[in-house]
Amino acid sequence: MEAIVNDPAGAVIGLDFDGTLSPIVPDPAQAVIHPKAPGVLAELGARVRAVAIVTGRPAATALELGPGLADVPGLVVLGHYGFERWEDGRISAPPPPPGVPRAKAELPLLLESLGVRGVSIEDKRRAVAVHTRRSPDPEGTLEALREPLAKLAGEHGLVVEPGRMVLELRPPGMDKGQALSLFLAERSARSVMFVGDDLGDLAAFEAVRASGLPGVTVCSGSAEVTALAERADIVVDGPDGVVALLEELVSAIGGT
Ligand SMILES: O=P(O)(O)OC[C@H]1O[C@H](O[C@H]2O[C@H](CO)[C@@H](O)[C@H](O)[C@H]2O)[C@H](O)[C@@H](O)[C@@H]1O
Repeated sequence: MEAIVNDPAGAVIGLDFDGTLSPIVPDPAQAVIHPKAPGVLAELGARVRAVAIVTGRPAATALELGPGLADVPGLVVLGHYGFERWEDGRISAPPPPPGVPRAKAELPLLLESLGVRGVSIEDKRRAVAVHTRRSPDPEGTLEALREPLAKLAGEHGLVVEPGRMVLELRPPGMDKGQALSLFLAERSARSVMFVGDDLGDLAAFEAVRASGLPGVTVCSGSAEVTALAERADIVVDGPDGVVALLEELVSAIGGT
């Protein structure tokens, strides 16, 4: 943290979206960014080398659920675990993987055959996510789905990304760690902070360590995921705690 405060012009600040900037809610479509997050990120964006949101969401969805984010100076959104990039109002991405619509088409029958209830499907075009948070037994249902979804993913050239009451079928070849490493190199970062809450953020934590830069990893803590807190330098209390930490950082850096 000291390196960031002493030399903010060289700092890259990476943040996850759901569970970090946006509180977890039962319905993914109803998620909304913490009301103070766009403001504090704008303050930060004006002071550091770059602010990047690295998320499993499509970049456009993160921006829709985060009104005000598009005004954060220099913001880059690396969506779909880094496959997609939003910057200056433009999105760039490789063509959507053909395995995703095929797997999605098979999902309803598979879920019916397994007899699982209260499960919802989120079509993200470049990936398809199966959510169990609103099922009568979210954890049990998640466990019951692990193997069949891994098989389905394999049949269509996809991998399963596990998350908070969600299993996502997505293309292989990119993760938040690779996305962050590439971004750090691109921006010639001299220090780095990454803030996350979920298993998919572990790769970004590893990228912080592997970068060899002065770096700090921050966990947006929850009772649901403990693996991240165990590996973080700092643990804060969910998105409220993340916003408070970012406010402290802005104030420690001082005026622009
Ligand atoms: O990388 P992230 O920004 O953390 O995105 C990961 C997944 O987040 C979303 O699901 C999670 O948040 C939902 C809304 O709070 C919650 O209902 C769900 O249980 C969580 O898993 C999103 O829906 C997924 O597409 C993202 O991949």
